[in-house]
Amino acid sequence: MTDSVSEGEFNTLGDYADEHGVATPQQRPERDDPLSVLDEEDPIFRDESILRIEHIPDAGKIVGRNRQIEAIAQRMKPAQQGNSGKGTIVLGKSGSGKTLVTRYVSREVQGRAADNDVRVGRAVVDCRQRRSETQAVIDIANQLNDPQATDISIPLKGIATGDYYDRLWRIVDELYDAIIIILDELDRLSPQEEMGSATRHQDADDSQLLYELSRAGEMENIDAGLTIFGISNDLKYGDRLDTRVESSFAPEEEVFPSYDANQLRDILEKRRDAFHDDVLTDDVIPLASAFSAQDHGDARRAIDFLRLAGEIARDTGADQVTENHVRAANDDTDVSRIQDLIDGTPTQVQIALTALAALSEVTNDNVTEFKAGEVHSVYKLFANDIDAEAHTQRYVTDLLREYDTMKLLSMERTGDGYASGNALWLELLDDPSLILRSVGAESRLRELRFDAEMRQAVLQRLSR
Ligand SMILES: Nc1ncnc2c1ncn2[C@@H]1O[C@H](COP(=O)(O)OP(=O)(O)OP(=O)(O)O)[C@@H](O)[C@H]1O
Repeated sequence: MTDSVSEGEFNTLGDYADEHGVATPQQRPERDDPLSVLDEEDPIFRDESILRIEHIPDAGKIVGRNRQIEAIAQRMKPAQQGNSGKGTIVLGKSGSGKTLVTRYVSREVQGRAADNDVRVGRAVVDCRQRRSETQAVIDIANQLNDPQATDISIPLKGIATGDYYDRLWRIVDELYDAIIIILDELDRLSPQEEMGSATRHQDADDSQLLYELSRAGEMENIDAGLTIFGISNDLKYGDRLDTRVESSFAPEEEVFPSYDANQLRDILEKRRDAFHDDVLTDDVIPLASAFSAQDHGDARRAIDFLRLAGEIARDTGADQVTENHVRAANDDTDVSRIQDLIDGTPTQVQIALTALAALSEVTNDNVTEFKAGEVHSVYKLFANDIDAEAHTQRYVTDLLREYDTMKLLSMERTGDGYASGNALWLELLDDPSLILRSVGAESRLRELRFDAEMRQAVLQRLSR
């Protein structure tokens, strides 16, 4: 048995969370005139908007995507002459540059076409915010419409979906030689989990939308050229299109690989201008890119780190952004990620998760796998401490399985032939301290005793 108990002077889990808390160091002193902030130049950022997600960098600042830019330009090129392009689905993990590249190329096509007096219209729909076929069509129509020129109105409600399509096609024919429609996060229009089945139904909003849009081209409902792009994080999205859509939309897939640490570093270097000269210390960009490379090379996350680290530096009155600010930003995002996962789970689940995290923490990660019996024993200890009902071991492991805690822990049954026989083993997949901080930061478990005596008691529950 290990005999090390983690150090620290704290009485409750709430104290632990505060002490190990997100490293938002010392706040700056209060100002006599709080509005004086409006008259001052930002001490850290020269232009924070460069670090916003919607910011489209210049061509020279798009890193490692030449092949994808070329492929997408090929597909959109017919629009430049007022013709229809091929249907395309752009796939790749989050933050791999799908939206950026698609928007960037479509903007270029529109600009070059305009130079030759070809009128190209562009609509980019964020399907996460629309959530229905009708809402998406309304959005497309609004983006393409110029009510003064067409005299066509798009009411927010009150007309049938088919009428919205009719108005959309009238707008297109009046105003454009070709249109490019980009449906970002297309799978979110009818999320798989809400469909309740592995195979998509042809009435699902995304299928319906793709079908209606692509058929308009086929049926010659419009004279203008039509190019449709769908974007999704789900690499298998194409497999889920039903055959009816498959035949009218007939998309080709363009897959965006994730970035490696060097590419992420390059992406961040090219946004240095967001900061005043000499504000970023040397470690900041390498560390922010290393953290996000661990997380499937997400450029959005890398840029967020940099922005957050700058904000933490500014809010704490520092005049430079340092490695510590990046670590604080990393902590901050990790704790929020875990809080999102456990938010809304019953107290019983949180007690069980805390029991597993406490076991990992008090053994200083020397032991990582724990028997369900050991976890249950600590769970009972904790439940008693906060006057919650203590359930059976079976009930507790079922709860952990039922709630989506499986991203945080793994469960494996072994029949290893040792004296322990057939046992269920639990292992935490995240840093135990992060779980303890997330739970201790805001939940009923804040009051859980977590002093040296309790930590010793946890350690004694190890049955080996
Ligand atoms: N190659 C790149 N060079 C410069 N900046 C990039 C690059 N790729 C992505 N970015 C930036 O990273 C952020 C996320 O990129 P983008 O939104 O295009 O990702 P995505 O693949 O569409 O992700 P999601 O599917 O989550 O929307 C944006 O701010 C974008 O400008």
